[in-house]
Amino acid sequence: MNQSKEQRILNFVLQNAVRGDPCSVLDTIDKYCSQKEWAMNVGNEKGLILDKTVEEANPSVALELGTYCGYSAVRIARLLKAGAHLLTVEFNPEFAAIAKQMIEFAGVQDKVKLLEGPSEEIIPQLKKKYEVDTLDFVFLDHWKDRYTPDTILLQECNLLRKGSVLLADNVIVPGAPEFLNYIRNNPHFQCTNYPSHLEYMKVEDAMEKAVFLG
Ligand SMILES: O=C(NCCCCc1cc2ccncc2s1)c1cc(-c2ccc(F)cc2)cc(O)c1O
Ligand SMILES: [Mg+2]
Repeated sequence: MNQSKEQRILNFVLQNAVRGDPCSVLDTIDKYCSQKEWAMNVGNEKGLILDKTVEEANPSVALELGTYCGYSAVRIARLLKAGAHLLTVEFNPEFAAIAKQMIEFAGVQDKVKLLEGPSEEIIPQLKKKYEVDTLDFVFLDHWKDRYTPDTILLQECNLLRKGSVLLADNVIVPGAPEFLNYIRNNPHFQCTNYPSHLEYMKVEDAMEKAVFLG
């Protein structure tokens, strides 16, 4: 039975990237997805915005919603200090299996915990089951209509603290208009918009940063 696009991306990495070298994995995925098959990785242009936001936050505990092939999990994990870790949530078992192999090949598996399931089930388990106190950084890159309910859920579960940084992908394409309206009109968040482009395309997109004020 023929391979999935995600399997083809992983195979291209296994054959062309340098094992244990996260940057080589990222460059190889970007090469494949810009030249052969488009895929919804955050990509290198928005990836640089992600890098700067992670470096500024310097998180001890980070959460990612929407793992996909593991591109942004590798991107985030490579920047984490000793002892820091990333929890990444994927609900699609095929994607999770690909991401697990991608994360291991990049050599960042000791910093990443991949959780399989829908965000609305996983988020309420983070404190007790996954021993999280509060989250220093959250990357939202899953269903765009889950950005708002999951941001509310994070607050209800007391997972945010003064200074927690949220970064949302795709606020223009596919778009998250309801999230932008919610977060920009919420006095508990300080928002910043970062115009960019859709991964591997000349289409406008943007990322939105929201710092929780407590
Ligand atoms: O849908 C996107 N990303 C979410 C996939 C949904 C995966 C989920 C993960 C998860 C985990 C936990 N709970 C629930 C969920 S649901 C997405 C789509 C495009 C795009 C842009 C232009 C196009 F023409 C076509 C697609 C670009 C992007 O950067 C994306 O991130
Ligand atoms: Mg995205």
